[in-house]
Amino acid sequence: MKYELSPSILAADFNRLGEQIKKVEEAGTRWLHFDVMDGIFVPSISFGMPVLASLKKETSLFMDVHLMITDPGRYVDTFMNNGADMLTVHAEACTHLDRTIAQIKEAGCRAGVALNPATPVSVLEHVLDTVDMVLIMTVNPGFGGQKYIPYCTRKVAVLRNEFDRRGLDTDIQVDGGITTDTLPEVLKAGANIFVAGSAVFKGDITKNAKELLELMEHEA
Ligand SMILES: O=C(CO)[C@@H](O)[C@H](O)COP(=O)(O)O
Ligand SMILES: [Fe+2]
Repeated sequence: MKYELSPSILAADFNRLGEQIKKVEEAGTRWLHFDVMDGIFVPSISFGMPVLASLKKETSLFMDVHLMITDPGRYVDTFMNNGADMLTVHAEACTHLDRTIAQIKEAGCRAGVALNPATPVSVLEHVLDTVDMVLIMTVNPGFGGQKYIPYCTRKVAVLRNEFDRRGLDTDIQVDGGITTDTLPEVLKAGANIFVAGSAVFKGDITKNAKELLELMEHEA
């Protein structure tokens, strides 16, 4: 199983975005998490295609795009053409989840499906074999800097068991409140892709990213 840290730029200083991304890349990360919020599916509004396109020109990091938007199928091709490598949509935001997953894969992107904390893993029963990654939200989506919701660890364990039962080693991503304190527990439960915003970009970015990477490799 491969392990990745995906720093969320939502917590970055946008005045120094390029410089801060360079720091996480030099620290050894390979992924970058890009949170898109539409003010409808979640209360806040973040950033979109032009920002993604301009980052893509400057970095070779794997662009992990988390779409917190209603009816994300409308934007699959646009995000893909602007540099997304992975497109993760919320099950709760898709009227036709099966169709949207197929659309992402046909566009040539890796397909992820996200679940809010209160949504049970069982809603994915019939599509689990078709996705490249499941994102278990460990906070309610919409804002950075929130506290990890402890019951989500159990959801990760249930999902990892189900993948094992099916003979799949599909990626499980966790997002929200991931720190040096919460990462070991959720890694043991079966997560292998860790999104971290505040824990990377607040304070000494190089030191933060290295600490999380070392912990991830040590616990794996
Ligand atoms: O998707 C989201 C929030 O909705 C995240 O990706 C946050 O950006 C994570 O921030 P921290 O909880 O790590 O500060
Ligand atoms: Fe996210």
